[in-house]
Amino acid sequence: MGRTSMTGIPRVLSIAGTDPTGGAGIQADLKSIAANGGYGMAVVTALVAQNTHGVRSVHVPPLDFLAEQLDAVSDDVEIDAVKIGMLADTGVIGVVEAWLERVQPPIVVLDPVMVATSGDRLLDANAEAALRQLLSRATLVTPNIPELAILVDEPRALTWADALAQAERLSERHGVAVVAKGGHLDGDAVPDAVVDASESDDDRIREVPGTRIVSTNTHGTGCSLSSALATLLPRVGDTAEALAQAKCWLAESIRHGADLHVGSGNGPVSHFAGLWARGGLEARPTAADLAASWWNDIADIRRDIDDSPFVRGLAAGDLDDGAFRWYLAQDAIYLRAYARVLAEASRLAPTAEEQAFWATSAAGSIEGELALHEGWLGTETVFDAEPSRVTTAYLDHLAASAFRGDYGVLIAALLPCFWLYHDAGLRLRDHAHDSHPYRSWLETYADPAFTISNERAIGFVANAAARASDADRSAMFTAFRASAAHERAFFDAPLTGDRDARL
Ligand SMILES: Nc1ncnc2c1ncn2[C@@H]1O[C@H](COP(=O)(O)OP(=O)(O)OP(=O)(O)O)[C@@H](O)[C@H]1O
Ligand SMILES: Cc1ncc(CO)c(N)n1
Repeated sequence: MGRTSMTGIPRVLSIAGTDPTGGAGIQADLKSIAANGGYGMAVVTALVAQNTHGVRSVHVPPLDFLAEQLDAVSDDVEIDAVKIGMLADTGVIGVVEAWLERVQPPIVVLDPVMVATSGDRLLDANAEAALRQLLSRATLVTPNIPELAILVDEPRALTWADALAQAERLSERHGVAVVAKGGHLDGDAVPDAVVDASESDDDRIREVPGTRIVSTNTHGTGCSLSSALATLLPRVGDTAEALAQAKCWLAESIRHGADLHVGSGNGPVSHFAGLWARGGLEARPTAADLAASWWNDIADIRRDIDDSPFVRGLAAGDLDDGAFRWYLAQDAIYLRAYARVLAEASRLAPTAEEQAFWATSAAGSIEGELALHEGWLGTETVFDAEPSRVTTAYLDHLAASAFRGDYGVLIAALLPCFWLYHDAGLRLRDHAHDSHPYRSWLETYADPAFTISNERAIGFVANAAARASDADRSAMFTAFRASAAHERAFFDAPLTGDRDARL
């Protein structure tokens, strides 16, 4: 067995029979391949009417059609590993053998399926010799104890030592590595082992110990193990290591089989139980999708801001000068505190890039925007005002977001100040003309440098949201929308009773 390993997603083909209840055969194989990180493909050798109690009947499609399925895959797809399960009869074995001969897949795991867990035969008795013939084409063969006995033509092993000795003879005789499986032994131990007669003494038998899980959900464990091995081998390279990983995954899947409540006989294993438990069910929107949906989810606030008398007055140039100056004084108070919160985002930032961005924004909001305000109000009087109730509420929200210590929530709370101003700025710029009274203000927020800052801020927030858990993402959005609502109130305040409201 080659020890090279691939880094991509292994493309694994299962050639096997079906189980309409989904626990064994091709249905189990596809789940095992996916659960172990591979891309699963399937060629059906036989349609089996079976359930968790047993096999009712088997339909073997015409051999030509089997060959067509195999060719359809190999003519198009590069195959990294093949898992072979139920082969039904001599004709089927012949077609698969000829295809293997021609295509030469790099890894072939052969599960010599003869008898189902229920005791029903899945291989024509005349076909046993043909199946032995196929062994030398495999990289790895995975017989259970009864199948091992048939393949070496000896009585069934009663002890693990006997099973290993039979596996060694099988390996020697056919020049193939064998996985001996302890599932059919009595007792608490369920050892498996890679037995390879071509290896030197110490490496001939490499055992992976296991403890029996008390469960009737063992239907399809053989199918699941062999397809997991076919998926892991291209990546892991070492057969015993792949077996250890597959066995660990299978034990977890057997342990959760009963949760599925599938059938009243020997139920299936829960192939994705581990993935589900470790968060595999969470759908992850992209950063771009999140940015678009957050923007959409504050459409009502954006509309209110556009329609507010203050913004309309700014655009038309007929805004009351006193209201504008009052707004600027409040905004100066806001900007100094906002800059401190930006500095806190810099302190919490996980990357140097973000750390620098928020620190630069903190400096910019004092040096750039405040300078604009001083231009209007004069250096002496710019901080003379008392914060209004609306200003205080917004700053309290930002301070609370910072105090939580959660970087994602904090930068989500900071974002509307970039995004809403940039958005309004783009539309207000069109109203700026030489004699417009608020021209310098209108142009500040449509500045190309501000466009870049805004895009970077959106990117950092959206990426943090895409990485976050559902709960953390939802807390981020709540902080974002709250800030957007505070921005709306901030624009409303200069022309309403809030202007005079004090704490
Ligand atoms: N009760 C159990 N607890 C833990 N592991 C088990 C249990 N039963 C089977 N296994 C494991 O499942 C894998 C398949 O083993 P087994 O010998 O049962 O194969 P099989 O008979 O080919 O399976 P199938 O039920 O699909 O015919 C092995 O890795 C084995 O160790
Ligand atoms: C199709 C099919 N393959 C293998 C097994 C062995 O479990 C089964 N029950 N059904």
